[in-house]
Amino acid sequence: MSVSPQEAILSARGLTKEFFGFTAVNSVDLDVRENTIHALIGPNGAGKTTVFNLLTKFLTPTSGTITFRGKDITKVKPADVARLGLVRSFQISAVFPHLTVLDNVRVALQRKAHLGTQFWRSSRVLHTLDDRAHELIEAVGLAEYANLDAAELSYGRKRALEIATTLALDPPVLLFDEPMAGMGIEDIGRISALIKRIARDRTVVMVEHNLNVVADLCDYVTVLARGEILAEGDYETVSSDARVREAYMGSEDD
Ligand SMILES: Nc1ncnc2c1ncn2[C@@H]1O[C@H](COP(=O)(O)OP(=O)(O)OP(=O)(O)O)[C@@H](O)[C@H]1O
Repeated sequence: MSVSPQEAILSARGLTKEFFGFTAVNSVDLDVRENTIHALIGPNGAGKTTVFNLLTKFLTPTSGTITFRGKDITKVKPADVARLGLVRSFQISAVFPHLTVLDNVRVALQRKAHLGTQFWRSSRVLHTLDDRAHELIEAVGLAEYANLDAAELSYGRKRALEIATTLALDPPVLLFDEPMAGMGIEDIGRISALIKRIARDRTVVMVEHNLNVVADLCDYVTVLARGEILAEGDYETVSSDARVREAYMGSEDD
């Protein structure tokens, strides 16, 4: 299954990043289709995080282009990309530890109000801030913790709170860098279910090491190795590819 550029909400062409002469990402072409969960996988040092940082504009490519909804965003700043609706999650510091879960989500909703009106979806405009905050907290399974300080939450629930604060921005495209890192099985199950739910009407791009999670969640997988695309397709296709198996051999962390 290949993705035609017309169907793609987010695309890269010839994406290349060199660090002091070392090519970490080499001429990567990527098409992320709308309303799918798209994984970037690959052995250690494959270039996944670099691609992620390029797509979210935290790094500037040495060459190549990135388009979002047909608009060239290669030179657009991260904050402006977020305003367009391409938002990365999991910056733990974005959660205020000494505010309650509810107040953290309220702050995020207020932040969104400052970002301008284009994020608002018409059906949601009618909600008051508090109604919307409770709705988001419920959606990420934190209703019974609404009045607890964020600092008191378990690691997995803190991440669920981060998802809630990211969802408060209502972005059509969400990017996660290793959302399950450091989590136990129970949290992985909860966050997987949550990502599945939020991806019903959004696009999700995630770097993920846990291949069980990728198999369970992702519609499409891009495998990187040594900065280049090694294979693409659904999980079944890429996991049975001999080149992919070979690339993972000797990389025991993966
Ligand atoms: N800022 C940097 N300066 C120099 N080299 C870098 C920099 N960032 C990444 N690299 C190198 O680029 C290559 C790709 O790194 P990257 O972190 O993107 O890989 P990854 O697939 O995310 O790996 P991992 O699974 O280990 O997180 C690695 O060889 C890394 O050492």
